[in-house]
Amino acid sequence: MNRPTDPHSFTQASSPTGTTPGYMPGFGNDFETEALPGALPQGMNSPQKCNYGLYGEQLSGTAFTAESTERTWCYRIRPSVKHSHRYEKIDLPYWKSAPNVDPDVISLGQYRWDPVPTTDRPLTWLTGMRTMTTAGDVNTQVGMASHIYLVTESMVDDYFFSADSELLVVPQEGRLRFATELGIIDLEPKEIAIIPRGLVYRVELLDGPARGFVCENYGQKYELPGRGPIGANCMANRRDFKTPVAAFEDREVPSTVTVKWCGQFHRTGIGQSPLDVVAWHGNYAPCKYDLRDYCPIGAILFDHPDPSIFTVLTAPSGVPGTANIDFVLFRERWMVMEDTFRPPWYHKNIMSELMGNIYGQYDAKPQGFVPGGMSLHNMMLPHGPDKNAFEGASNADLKPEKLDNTMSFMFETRFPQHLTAFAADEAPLQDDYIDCWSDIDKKFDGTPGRK
Ligand SMILES: O=C(O)Cc1cc(O)ccc1O
Ligand SMILES: [Fe+2]
Repeated sequence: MNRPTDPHSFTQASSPTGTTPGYMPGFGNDFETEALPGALPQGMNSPQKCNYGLYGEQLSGTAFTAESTERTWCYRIRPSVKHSHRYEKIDLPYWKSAPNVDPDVISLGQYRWDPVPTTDRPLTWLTGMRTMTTAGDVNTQVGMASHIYLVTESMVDDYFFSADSELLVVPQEGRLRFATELGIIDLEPKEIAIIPRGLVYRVELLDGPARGFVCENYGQKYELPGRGPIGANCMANRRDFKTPVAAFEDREVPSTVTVKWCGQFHRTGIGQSPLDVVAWHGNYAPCKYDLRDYCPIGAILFDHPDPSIFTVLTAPSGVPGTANIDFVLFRERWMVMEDTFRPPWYHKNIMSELMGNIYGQYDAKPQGFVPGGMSLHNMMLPHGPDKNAFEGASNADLKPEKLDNTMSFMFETRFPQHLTAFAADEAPLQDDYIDCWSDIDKKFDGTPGRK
């Protein structure tokens, strides 16, 4: 394993929290941060000459005239265009983009996978990305892909950006460092990160091999869901999101930049590290969030509400309330509902549900859905508690009970998800998954009364 860069080798802005790397609190704020004093122009964006001989450059994450605009002004040692030479197409055969409908693969069904085993093979963030499902169309900026990553090697003098997507990263094992143009994010299990479309970065391992999940969002950016009658607090609170302070390196070494663009990958060589943004201001930036900060709201008398109450982030699709992607978190919480079947109910959903287990046991599937594992309950296909969960919950003594040691999530999309050949043939698919419902017995015998 290559050693991660010492964050002290970057010149970093001071941080309000005094940590290294440093972060600024807030979600979608207008941040400003400078790693050298006076590097950030005040009162304007484009002075005739910038301090320190920096170049001003705007990174636009929304259309110039969007209803709510997001952009960041970067002051950097060289403009990005100096970072792009002629591109050569390269193959990353395991990183697929929608549309990717393989005629030999059936996606209609209920699927569950054991964790994809970690490996000794050298795999970076790019070569270790394994697409499980795709939905929508990357060319029209609609839909998503779900991936698992296996990382055993840091990227060295090798950088990446996705023009196709913003990435939501959900680590499950191992710690990663995202050294980005706008600063450094260190990420570990129980945290998530959002890496915006177009942002250049490299990913380094902080310790042993890393595994986790990624939701690649081709559409509109993630935002916090409206809380409705819940009010101004709970669920994910804005201040708990952390955006890195400016950090740059001035290293002139032969390097490569890989770009994901309309589902294809291209690579170019450059003569320096592109992480040379000395100061920036704006509201288009990467961030991380500790899932332990998520404050769940739930039923406190009876019944089991829709899982939308556990939405951490939502990426709109253009149809109000019908998300391109909802990121939903099932974490530790108290179950107190009276006279209620407490686990998820049996259901069919127009939205497609891709789930992953970060740690512990999920209440609807006490066996078989293990940490690092995934499941897919695709559009309108029935699912719900397995036989054991049903019997347990319908006969339980309904005292207040803490669901402890549990953290699973769902990438829920309005679009059907198509399995990749990797998900169908190479990943450890559980062939017997649907048997978990097969011995659910008939209790109806024509006589009234609860059974
Ligand atoms: O299917 C699942 O396990 C996810 C889920 C959880 C829940 O509490 C309600 C509905 C739902 O789809
Ligand atoms: Fe479901």
